[in-house]
Amino acid sequence: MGNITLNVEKTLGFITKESLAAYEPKVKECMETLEKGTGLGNDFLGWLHLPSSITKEHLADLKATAETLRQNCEVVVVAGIGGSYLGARAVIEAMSNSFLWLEEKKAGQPIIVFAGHNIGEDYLAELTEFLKNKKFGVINISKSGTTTETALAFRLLKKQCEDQRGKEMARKVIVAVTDAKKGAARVTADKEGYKSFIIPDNVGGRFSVLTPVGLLPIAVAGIDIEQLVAGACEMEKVCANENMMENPAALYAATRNELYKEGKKIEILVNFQPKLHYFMEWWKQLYGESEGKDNKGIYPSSVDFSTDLHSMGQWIQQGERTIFETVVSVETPNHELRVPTDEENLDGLNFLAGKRVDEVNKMAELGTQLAHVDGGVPNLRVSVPVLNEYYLGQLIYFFEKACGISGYLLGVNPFNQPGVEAYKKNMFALLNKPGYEKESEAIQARLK
Ligand SMILES: O=P(O)(O)OC[C@H]1O[C@](O)(CO)[C@@H](O)[C@@H]1O
Repeated sequence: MGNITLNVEKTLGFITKESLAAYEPKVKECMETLEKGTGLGNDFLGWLHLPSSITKEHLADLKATAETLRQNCEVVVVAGIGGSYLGARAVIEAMSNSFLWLEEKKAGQPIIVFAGHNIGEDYLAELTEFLKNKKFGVINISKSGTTTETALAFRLLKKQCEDQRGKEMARKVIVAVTDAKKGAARVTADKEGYKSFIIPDNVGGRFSVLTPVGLLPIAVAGIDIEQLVAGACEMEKVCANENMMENPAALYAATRNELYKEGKKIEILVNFQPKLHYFMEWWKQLYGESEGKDNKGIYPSSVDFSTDLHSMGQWIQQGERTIFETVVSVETPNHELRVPTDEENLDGLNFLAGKRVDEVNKMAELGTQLAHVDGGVPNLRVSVPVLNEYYLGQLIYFFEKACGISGYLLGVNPFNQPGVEAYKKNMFALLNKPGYEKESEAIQARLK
């Protein structure tokens, strides 16, 4: 079985081979800093050797809990936000049939829906309505256990689940994934006697997809978590290579930092498979929270092609030349579908008759790469042999390791996120949260 690969050749008209090669010692130093735990944020390095430390027993425990939820629920609501949400959604959407959720639910295969990642009253009201008379369960995920969005959704879901299914069944179908000791989610789980899983202290939210944060919901969706972890384990080995040119994480980190130095301030992660939409959302949090600080950092954005070629394509081709693209390209689709012949050929598409749809997609991909590079957009390409659990595991670890190296190359602490507290402080002050009296007064004075 091959691995995912990285190709940076189409950046070389914009940066030089020599400037890239010059990163080798710096990258080595960053990798050593990660390994030795001597850099900024070193209390959050639990993700670094996480894949290889996951035991069979742990996976069996997760699978047994997932099975309880699968057997007792038509719907499972996964409540969480940011790193406590995006990884699970990324893998579940990438691995699920795009239309399965529209079908009648079969026993043992619950629909997964998400909550706790917004404060939309309509969203929550519609969810409440949808869950009426349904056998549903909840996975309440929060590392801090105090995130407002998630706590608010969980308060609603807990009550509805208990009202509809009774306290005893609710206890069986509500699971908590949270801190070992602190936070409201832990207190509730212990008091109510919910099955719970621990998020290790030294794994930050955005690096937590391979902890129960991601693995439990993914297992509930019927996706093979063993293969996901196996793929990540393989990448853990590949990305330990000290030779930068043979280490995709190191090469990616170096290339994007050199492009940034040359004025490419925005990275666009691109897919040609709509199922990867949420994978890109996961990646945005990973890089956005890790690098966007100290008035520095590449702005991570994403597009779904060819869909967005008909909207953002214009900007990318001819807008300000401060962007570069990283394409996640899936080599072979999981299905085969050929373009049919049509005798009348009214749409003029008979030149495609007999070809696989993916051949058309691949030519769109190649045509786009050539056009964008011609238009001044450097292009990196991550090739994924097939969209399956194993390669998703590889992709996850590859991007995580690259993020750690890249953050250190940039000179920031890639493992904190102090900036996200600002809105929370204002929101609590505006809502008169106890303990925020002074801030409330100050903010009200500003609004007069
Ligand atoms: O798991 P928690 O503590 O609810 O946090 C969710 C998310 O919120 C943040 O802390 C930002 O507010 C993210 O870093 C994190 O992934």
